[in-house]
Formats: sequence, structure tokens, C-alpha cells
Amino acid sequence: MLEPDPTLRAESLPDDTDRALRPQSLDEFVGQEEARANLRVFIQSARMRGEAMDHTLFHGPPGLGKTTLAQIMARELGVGFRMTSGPVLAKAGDLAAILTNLEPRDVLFIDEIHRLNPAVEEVLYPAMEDFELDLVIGEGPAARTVRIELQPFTLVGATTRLGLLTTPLRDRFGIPTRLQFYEINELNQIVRANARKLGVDTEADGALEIARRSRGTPRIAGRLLRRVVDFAVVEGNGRISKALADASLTRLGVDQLGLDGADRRYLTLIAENYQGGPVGIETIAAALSEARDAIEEVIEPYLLQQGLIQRTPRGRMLAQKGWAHLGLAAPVAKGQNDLFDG
Ligand SMILES: Nc1ncnc2c1ncn2[C@@H]1O[C@H](COP(=O)(O)OP(=O)(O)OP(=O)(O)O)[C@@H](O)[C@H]1O
Repeated sequence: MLEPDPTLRAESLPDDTDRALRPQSLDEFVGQEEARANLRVFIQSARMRGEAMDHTLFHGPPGLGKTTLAQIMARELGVGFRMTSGPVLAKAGDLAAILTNLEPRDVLFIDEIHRLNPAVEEVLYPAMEDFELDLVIGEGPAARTVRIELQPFTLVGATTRLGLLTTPLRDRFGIPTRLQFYEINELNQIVRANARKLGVDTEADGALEIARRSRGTPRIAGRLLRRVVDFAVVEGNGRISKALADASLTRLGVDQLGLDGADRRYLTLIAENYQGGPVGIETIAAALSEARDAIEEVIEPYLLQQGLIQRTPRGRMLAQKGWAHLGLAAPVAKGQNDLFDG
């Protein structure tokens, strides 16, 4: 069995400077062109009609800007922003307390909405649809339902696992929006903007090197930039050059494609222990001592997008590009062997 890697979920942990680096407006937000253009229209329309914007669902891998976009929506709508998350809302009453405290047209952001307790989710349906709460008071034969009118509000849900959302909940979002991995030139802009905010001197190809190795993810770009800054300040002249970025990122275990130790352990496992697969996700999770969810949410989306692995009905397989990235030769396919045997 391979050693567990403590860095696996590092990109899901917010950093102190995260807040300072967050873009504050749709104009400042880089990338996600299609989503941004549509949101701009929906925000403007809601403002012109003086109504709450329709409920919005952001889905996609972690760190692509779901929370940031929700905050920007509230700011551009000129309304308040409240934030909670699925697992935190244990009881129907927890959600009721939040909903009854909203001001008209406020944005309520629920992160990890796929992890809502079913009892809480039931309360959310009429709240989203009719801005009403049906609360059951008391128990047994004496129990009764009271209806509470709510202020119109916009629910913004975020999930890394669209497939885990129940259909009734999913159907109640008028604006489902998928966030994509970022292009290198977009990440380059983000790294440069963040470096400016941090007051760091960056050479053009230094910023580009960080962008290239950020796994298509702004949050990772921000984290890698801060680490490279540390190396630049302590061991360099404070300036981020390509050579310094390359040396720092290599020391951090981030390779040319932006893969980290956890990614490479995943690929190596399939290559060496399962001859390239197919191998089931549960087997991979057990062998890596990682939660299946973490593997499906954090590791696999980028490896799939890069064409390093394939998902088949029989399990995960290493793609040709995956073998090449590991510097290994793919085994000769069975069919080809038969040809030679014949
Ligand atoms: N388009 C962008 N331009 C600049 N910075 C961005 C962009 N998107 C995200 N970021 C930065 O990346 C970090 C992560 O963003 P955010 O917290 O919004 O991600 P998220 O998708 O909500 O992640 P999670 O779902 O895991 O909470 C933030 O520090 C934010 O400043």
C-alpha cells in the first residue's frame, strides 16, 4: 500500500490572504466567459425589475470561484450576502432561522449543497418556490404546521458533485451554471493580478510558469504564488523569474503539468499495481487510504480533463498520455499480443 499524502486536500483549505485576493466585481473576475456574460444579464434584469434574482446553482471542481461569484452577485445586485453550508444545517430549524432573518432580495449562499440533510432540504423546497416556510410545531397528534411568509431571496447553491443533488432540488434552480477549469492565459492574468495585490515583482515568464502548473484552478494559482513568493524573498532577490518559479514548484512537488504528489500516486498506482486498469474507484480509494469522495472531487476531474485517465464502466484506466507522463511504456494490449502469438 502507498503512503497517504497529507497534501491531498490542501487546495480546499482557505488561506488568510484568500479574501484579499478575491475579485470584487464581474469585470475583475477573469475567465468563465459564458457564465459571466449570462450572469451579467440576469443580474441587470433582476435590478431593473426590482426583484430577487432567480436561484443559481454553481457546480464544478473545488477552487474555481463558486464562492467568489456568489459574493460578486450579491455585490452587483446591491443586496446582503449570507453564507452557510450543507453539513452545517443539521436541523430544519437551523435553516428556518437563517431564512427568516433575510432582508428582501438577499443572496443566501449554501456551499456543499449536496450534503444537506433530507429534512432540511424539504424545508427548502417551498422556501425556494413560494418564499414560504412550512414548519411543524410539536410532535405526535398535537403536531401542527405553521406557514411563515419569507422575504423574496436568491439561493445560490454550490456543489462539486452535481450527480449527488436530488432531482427536486436541482430542478428548483433557474440558473444552473457549470464552472470550467481555467485556460493557462486566464490563470496567467490571475497570477499577475494577485502578485500586484501582494506587491511582488514578477517577470512575465515567471507568472506564466506558475499559471502553467496551477491545475487549471485559481485557488491553486494563489497558493502556489504565495509559496513561490516565500522562496523569492528568503532565497532569491524577491523577484519571481521563471527559473525561481520552476525551482520552487519542483521543490514543492508540483510537476510540469501541475500534478502534485497525490495525483502522481494515483497514476502510479493504476500503472504499477493494476497494469493500467481498469480498476474500480473503491479499490483505488482503499489502496491510497483516501476517501472516495476526495478522489472523485479533487484528483480525478483534472486528470480526466488532461486526458491522463479514462473512466470506463469497468473502472478507471490510465490513458496513453498518463503512461507517457509517468515516463513508462504502456503494456502491449491483449489483442496485439494475440496477433504476435498467432
Ligand atoms: N476568476 C477568478 N479570478 C481571480 N481569482 C479567482 C477567480 N476565481 C477564483 N479566484 C480565487 O480563487 C480562490 C478560490 O475561489 P473560491 O473560494 O470562490 O472557489 P470555490 O469554487 O468556491 O471553491 P469551493 O467550492 O472549494 O469553496 C479565491 O481566493 C479567489 O480569490
